[in-house]
Amino acid sequence: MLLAIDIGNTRLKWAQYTHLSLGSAPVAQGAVFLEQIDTLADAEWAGASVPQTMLGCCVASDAVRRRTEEQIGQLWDVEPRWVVPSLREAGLVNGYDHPLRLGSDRWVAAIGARRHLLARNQGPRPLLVVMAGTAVTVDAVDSEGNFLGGLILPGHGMMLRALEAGTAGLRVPTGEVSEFPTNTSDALTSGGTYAITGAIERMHRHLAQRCGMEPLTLVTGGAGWKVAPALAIEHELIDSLIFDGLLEVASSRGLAA
Ligand SMILES: Nc1ncnc2c1ncn2[C@@H]1O[C@H](COP(=O)(O)OP(=O)(O)O)[C@@H](O)[C@H]1O
Ligand SMILES: CC(C)(COP(=O)(O)O)[C@@H](O)C(=O)NCCC(=O)O
Ligand SMILES: [K+]
Repeated sequence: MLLAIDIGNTRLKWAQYTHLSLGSAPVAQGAVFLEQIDTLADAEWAGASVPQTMLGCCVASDAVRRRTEEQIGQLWDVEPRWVVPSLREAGLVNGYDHPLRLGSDRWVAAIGARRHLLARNQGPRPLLVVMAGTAVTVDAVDSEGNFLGGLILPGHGMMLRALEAGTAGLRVPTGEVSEFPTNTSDALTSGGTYAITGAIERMHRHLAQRCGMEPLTLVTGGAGWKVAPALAIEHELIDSLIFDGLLEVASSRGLAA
């Protein structure tokens, strides 16, 4: 049994697998807000199977990671392993100036995306990997598996909170996305949504120009479903991208499920 964990800046997501192959469904899964991490052993994990292996990625603080390890240690005798981005792993080459400084969630999601691409057997193609979580990341991978670089921008919630905090007149309810917003709520909601989809479409253009081929665009993250409807390029929503990447890393490292 493999326990896979993805700790973002808002929520910890976890899943348990008995097989590492792509498409194998988790036997159990869940998510908690970071404030609730200390309840995992007594609540969500109380009835879970004993994991033989644990592999995760964490972009939250060291304190959050330690508290997670404490919860694991309360229940199981398993060594916590966290993916640290390296120069190359599972067929991907890290083009970041300082490879270690790339967010491990971005690295793992790109590995998961590459795995999806290769599983389709449709030949080489660049990849655009979009993660809409607390922040939004838009990452480019070329047809050979080189991570070329990517964008980081605030997530929708963070944009709205920044606007609310920095102005007197922008404290309004959530609105609708529209092309020509005629009220403050719609103007804010549409502004945030199009800031995100505009950045994605821009990176799509950069990558298509760089590689001479349209990339396969994969969207993931807790807010992916909100971004997708306004995205004007062809794309697919794959909620499990980080877990697919963790399974691929586990498999390429010869870890047991
Ligand atoms: N039920 C939900 N609970 C929490 N966040 C949600 C939910 N539905 C959508 N979201 C959106 O997803 C974002 C968090 O996504 P997530 O992938 O968990 O982020 P992170 O990986 O940064 O922790 C929130 O900022 C919010 O916009
Ligand atoms: C960009 C991020 C904050 C995204 O975090 P998330 O929205 O998934 O919580 C995270 O990947 C991170 O801290 N990255 C390190 C810096 C970098 O990737 O350049
Ligand atoms: K994340």
